This record gives sequence, structure tokens and C-alpha cells, in this order.
Amino acid sequence: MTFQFNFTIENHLGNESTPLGDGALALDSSKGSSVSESKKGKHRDKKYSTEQFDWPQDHSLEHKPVGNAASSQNTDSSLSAGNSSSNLEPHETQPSMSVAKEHPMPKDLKKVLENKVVGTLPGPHVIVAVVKTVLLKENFPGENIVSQSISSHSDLITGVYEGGLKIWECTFDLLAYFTKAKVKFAGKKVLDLGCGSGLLGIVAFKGGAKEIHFQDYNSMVIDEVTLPNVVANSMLEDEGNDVNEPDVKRCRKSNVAQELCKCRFFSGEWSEFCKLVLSGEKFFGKYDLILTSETIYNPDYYSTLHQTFLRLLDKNGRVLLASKAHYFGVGGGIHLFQKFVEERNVFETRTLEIIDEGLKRFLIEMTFK
Ligand SMILES: C[S@@+](CC[C@H](N)C(=O)[O-])C[C@H]1O[C@@H](n2cnc3c(N)ncnc32)[C@H](O)[C@@H]1O
Repeated sequence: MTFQFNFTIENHLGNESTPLGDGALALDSSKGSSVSESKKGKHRDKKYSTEQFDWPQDHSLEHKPVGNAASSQNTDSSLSAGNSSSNLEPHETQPSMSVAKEHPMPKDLKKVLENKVVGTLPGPHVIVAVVKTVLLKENFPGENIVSQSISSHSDLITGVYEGGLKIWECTFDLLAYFTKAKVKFAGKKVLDLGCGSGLLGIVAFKGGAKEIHFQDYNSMVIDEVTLPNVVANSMLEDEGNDVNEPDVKRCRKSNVAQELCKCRFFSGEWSEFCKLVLSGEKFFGKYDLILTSETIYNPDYYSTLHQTFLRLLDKNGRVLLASKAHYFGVGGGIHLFQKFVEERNVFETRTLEIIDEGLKRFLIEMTFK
């Protein structure tokens, strides 16, 4: 079995008397690379810096939902609500009811990038910034999805942690497709569903989408990965004009803030998320485009996911979905999902691309019949 994380845990840092102190977690949201010891120390007090990421191509990711690995230690309110079972097995567990909430954009954008190292994603797609994060355990009392994932040797813990801390490879397939197919985002209302790092939504943002919403199951993922990635990208865009005069600077600052107003962030389980966005004053209107990568691994979630598309997609909208052919150990996969969709008879699915290298992967489009 191959097991891979995109972040490293440094529980031993205190013993090595690094400036991070005891129980520091280093979370590296790049694919397969890790932050070196010296780099972590070096960047701890920096606001942010830019570097090129090393981005190894590993196609051997394996999902392993864990049963009893989801311990009751989890006290994060949005997570613990989803952790009612102490023995979580992929096919016995229904999607939990992790309460949905909106995460406001912090006023101090520099703070969002504190303890982060910003790099750029190599590849043929538009330039995208990704952050590496250093998390201090004491800042996240009760938030232990990282250590739970590590200790359970799993990328997913059903109903507790749904995988958003790392970038899954189908995200890269969709990014490549956007470029190849010249997907238009301008003026569209876009949802990055199960966003994790949020790279799909970020590309939509850069492509001129009117509004971009990011949703992830875990609130920590939104706060520590998605939001910083979006902020880093808005600043990256802005770095193009290198002007130093104070009023130009002020104006640039408000431009960034204005652009960021197009982005909204949500955590929580899908049916709860639907309730939140469809309810009363929070109603934001339906989405023209729903982007979603590696979200169909668990057949227990199909009904909720299908319902989410049904409720949130505009009647002329489309879903662009990327998935592996099969998710070993969890049981989901593209064929099972397509069959599920066919049986519901609401959406039409069309295969856009089959990527037949490493683990077979699919890009599909869903539109209303
Ligand atoms: C395997 S991760 C993929 C993350 C990201 N899209 C990528 O490709 O890197 C699956 C994502 O789907 C979301 N997700 C899965 N099941 C969910 C559920 N029942 N409710 C809400 N979100 C869910 C999680 O938040 C998680 O980020």
C-alpha cells in the first residue's frame, strides 16, 4: 500500500529547540513535498515569501477510510457533530451532519498568510500560488484532524476528515482540462465543491468569474488551506504592477479587497451547506458552474451529493467532475456514480476525457436533462 500526505507533522520540534516550540505541526499543502526544518524556522516570523515548489508526480495515491481511527478526542464543533460514531466504517456510515457555516474573509489579509510560505504551482495551467503552512497545535485546541489522519495512516476519516488538506491528483486533470478546452469563467457564478486547496475555484477567480464559492467539509481546511491560497493568489495577481507610491499602494490594497469580495467560504457537510446557502437572507442564487474533484469516493455520500447538484445548479449550468475510476477500500468510483446518476434520471452525463496513466481517471460533465 502506498500512503502519501502533502503535509508533515513535526511533533518533535520542541525537543530540537526550534523556534516553533512544542507540538508544532507543519502542514505542507503542496503535493508530496515537505517544508524543511530550517525553512520552517526561517519563515516562521515572515509574513510570506515566494518560492518555486518541488512537485513530484505520484500517481499512486490510495484512499483508506478508517474505522475506529476517528477518536472522540475531536472537539471542534463542526467536526465533532460529524463524529457520532466511534467505529466508522466506509459502508456503514452515513454522511455525518457537520454543521455548515460561512467563514468571513479576515480583514487583515497579511495575517492570513502569517506562518505561510507561498510558492507557485508548476505546470501548463495559469500560474497558481499554493501555501505551505506551519500550524501550532496550541492555536487549534481540539482540532486534531491532521494528527488523527497521520496516526490512522489514512487520507480520509469518514465523517471526521474528508481529505481536504492535500491536493488530489484529479485536481490537476481538471486544471489541465480548463486550459485545453478553454473553459470560460468570465461572468459566471462558480462553486468549488469539496474544494480542499481550492485550486479549481482559484483558476475560476483568475478567469474572471463573477462570484466564487468554496466549500469544504472541514473548517480547518478552509481557514488554513483554502483561504490562504485564495489570498496568496489575489496578491500574486497584484504583484504584477510594481509601484511603490503610497496612494497607488492604498488603491491596490482596496482592489485586492474588492476582488476578494467575489469569494466566499463555507465549511460543513453538503446537505447542511445546501440549507445554509438556500435559506432566507443567505440565498445566493444558483451556480452556473460546479467544479468538483475526487468527491465521489464514498457511495454513502452519493445521494447527498446528487441532491446538492440538483438543488444548487442553475438549470442551464453544468458540473465538471473529476474522479478516479475506482477508489479502493472505499468502494466508490466513476462507473458506480454514473449509474447512480442515470437511475435518478435528472442529469445527463458526458465523458469529457479519460486519463489512462497511473490510476485511470475520468472527467465528466453533468447537465440537467
Ligand atoms: C478527497 S478530497 C478532494 C479535495 C480536492 N477537491 C482535491 O481534489 O484536492 C474530498 C473533498 O470533498 C469534501 N467532502 C467529501 N465528502 C463530503 C461531505 N459528505 N460533505 C461535505 N464535503 C465533503 C471534503 O471536504 C474534501 O475536501
